[in-house]
Amino acid sequence: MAKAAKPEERKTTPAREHVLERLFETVQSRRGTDPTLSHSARLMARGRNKIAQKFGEEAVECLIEAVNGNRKELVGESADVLYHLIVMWVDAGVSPDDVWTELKRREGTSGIAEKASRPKEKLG
Ligand SMILES: N=c1c2ncn([C@@H]3O[C@H](COP(=O)(O)OP(=O)(O)OP(=O)(O)O)[C@@H](O)[C@H]3O)c2ncn1[C@@H]1O[C@H](COP(=O)(O)O)[C@@H](O)[C@H]1O
Repeated sequence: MAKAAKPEERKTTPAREHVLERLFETVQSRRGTDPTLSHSARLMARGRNKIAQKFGEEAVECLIEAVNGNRKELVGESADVLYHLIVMWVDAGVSPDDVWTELKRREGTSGIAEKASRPKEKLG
């Protein structure tokens, strides 16, 4: 039986080999191109409000599938959400690295501890 690789021996995946990184690059390359040939170009040409609206719609469809326990549909809707999130990042000038950096910064910090450390909101 093959031995599991030690953490330091595991092959790390260069960023561009990640499907989300590739999708980001594809969507970015569609910016300003013919909207009759690219859905991403069409969506970005329709403006930020439309992009945000589509992301919101996809997020709602996604949570409906989750609440209804439809695993297969949840997978499909999740892909739609991620695609529309990436269109939103491209439009807003946010890169996947920006988000990965923020996620890495949070690694190891419990959400409970983080919430408890927030300054208390003043009432009234
Ligand atoms: N992952 C996706 C993806 N997911 C969903 N969609 C499209 O998103 C659209 C959602 O349909 P809707 O009717 O909700 O959207 P709409 O036409 O804006 O609707 P209205 O608001 O006008 O009613 C469909 O056309 C889907 O095909 C996607 N279109 C593209 N991608 C990826 O983006 C890449 C680039 O695509 P293009 O920009 O089209 O070249 C592709 O190779 C894919 O990898």
